[in-house]
Amino acid sequence: MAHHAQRGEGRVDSIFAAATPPGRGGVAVIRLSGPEARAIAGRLTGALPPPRQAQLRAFRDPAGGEVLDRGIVLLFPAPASYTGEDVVELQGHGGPAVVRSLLDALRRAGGRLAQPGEFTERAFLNGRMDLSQAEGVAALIEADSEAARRAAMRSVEGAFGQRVAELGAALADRRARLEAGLDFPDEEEPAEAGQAALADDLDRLREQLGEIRARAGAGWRLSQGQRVALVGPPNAGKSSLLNALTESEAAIVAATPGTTRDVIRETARVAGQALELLDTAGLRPAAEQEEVEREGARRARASAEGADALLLVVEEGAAPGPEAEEMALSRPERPVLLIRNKIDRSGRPPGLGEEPLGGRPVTAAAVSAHTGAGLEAVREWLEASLQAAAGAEEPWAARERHLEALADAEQALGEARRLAGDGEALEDLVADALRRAQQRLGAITGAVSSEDLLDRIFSSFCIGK
Ligand SMILES: Nc1nc2c(c(=O)[nH]1)N(C=O)[C@@H](CNc1ccc(C(=O)N[C@@H](CCC(=O)O)C(=O)O)cc1)CN2
Ligand SMILES: Nc1nc2c(ncn2[C@@H]2O[C@H](COP(=O)(O)OP(=O)(O)OP(=O)(O)O)[C@@H](O)[C@H]2O)c(=O)[nH]1
Ligand SMILES: [Mg+2]
Repeated sequence: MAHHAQRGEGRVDSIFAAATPPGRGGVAVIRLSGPEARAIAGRLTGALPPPRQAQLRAFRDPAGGEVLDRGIVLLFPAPASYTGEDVVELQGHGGPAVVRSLLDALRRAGGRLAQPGEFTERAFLNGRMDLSQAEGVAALIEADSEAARRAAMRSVEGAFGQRVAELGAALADRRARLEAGLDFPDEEEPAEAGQAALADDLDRLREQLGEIRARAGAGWRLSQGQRVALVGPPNAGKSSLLNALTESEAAIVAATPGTTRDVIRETARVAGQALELLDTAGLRPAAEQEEVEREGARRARASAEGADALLLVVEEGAAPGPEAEEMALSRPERPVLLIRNKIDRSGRPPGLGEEPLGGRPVTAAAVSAHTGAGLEAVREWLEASLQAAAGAEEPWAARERHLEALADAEQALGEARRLAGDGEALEDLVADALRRAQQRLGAITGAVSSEDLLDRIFSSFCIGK
């Protein structure tokens, strides 16, 4: 496995890659890491500066001596570096040809181009961070909202991994007591006291696991980005609202009903969070639709189905009509905001209220897409309902594999708890379930890992990270 060529062979090769994105920029950073990093970089720069001191050098072709670029060199000696190995940075001019020539020179000087995530993988293998922190680094790079950045930073700083490790240790502890037979001293005295204590402990551990799951689940949802669909009858002003809320001209607006046929997607920023807003074709009774309109309605339905929240748009005094109403109520737990648009025509003041829709109360907003009146209230509603949907207060950036591991651990603990409540002293089985839960938690921090798992995780990182 190329990705792990350095392991188990007694020889660690030295890797390099551009840490800055491809393209043009002021400065490009190229990193090298490994036992030969100093020697390889030195073939381009001559003598390296003292540790952690930036100095200007000519970057020369190691063969011919041509000056390829002139830039800054930085040395981070092992183990106090990002990877825990010797790290050298070349900070050159940020042009594609410059970067290509430097990478080529480093290859000829004896380095190997790094695989995606290989620097961070080495940081993990050298004990600089646990797996959840390494994955937090990837989440930090992917973060495009304030909320996602915060969740990623919590994971990078180790909050997620630490809580998981603590719970894992508590499980190990509990298992050790069970296996030592401390809870159920065989003879006489009814085992009941020990059994009750075990059940209590398991309840407490499950509660802790529940908290971890909630915060990781919320962080995962945050990374998924939320989708909100604008639905309603033709001509209500859905496209005008999409444009107003996204401050764009993404959707065509016209006085003719049936203007929008395809689904239009545009990013709206609400409370520092990016959400995808979908404008859809107006819905009216199928009997009145022509062919293109029917296809538009089909697409509208398909996108509305997957949306996390709906904005049901109508003209101020009008009813949504049965088609739009049915769509709005198709998933009872999903937030719906009824928008009464075009209040500039009646002079009604903007604001939020409550109205019945299909027999249940929903929040209604009086707005004008034209003047912008009431749109702030719509944004606030979106913020509140999507936050409620995401759940926890302080999410931790997490990936699907973390949620799977937590769900498995929860299942194993649930089983342990059932066994403990059964009234029989099934210590072995309980201990077994605890061990399984512990194993699954260990996969999150990397206390338990395999080459396969590491490959899967780090190959999704960017090159140079
Ligand atoms: N130029 C540059 N900027 C960068 C990075 C980098 O590699 N190069 N990073 C790459 O991701 C991030 C910073 N991450 C780093 C983490 C640890 C160490 C490091 O040398 N740690 C030592 C010393 C700590 C200290 O002096 O306080 C250590 O922890 O022992 C360096 C960078 C973001 N900015
Ligand atoms: N006075 C007033 N007119 C509006 C407002 N919002 C939209 N309109 C007008 O209503 C008409 C329809 O607007 P659109 O945004 O295209 O409506 P739509 O719901 O996307 O329509 P379809 O795509 O046909 O379903 C256009 O003439 C808009 O200028 C508003 O707040 N006030
Ligand atoms: Mg439209």
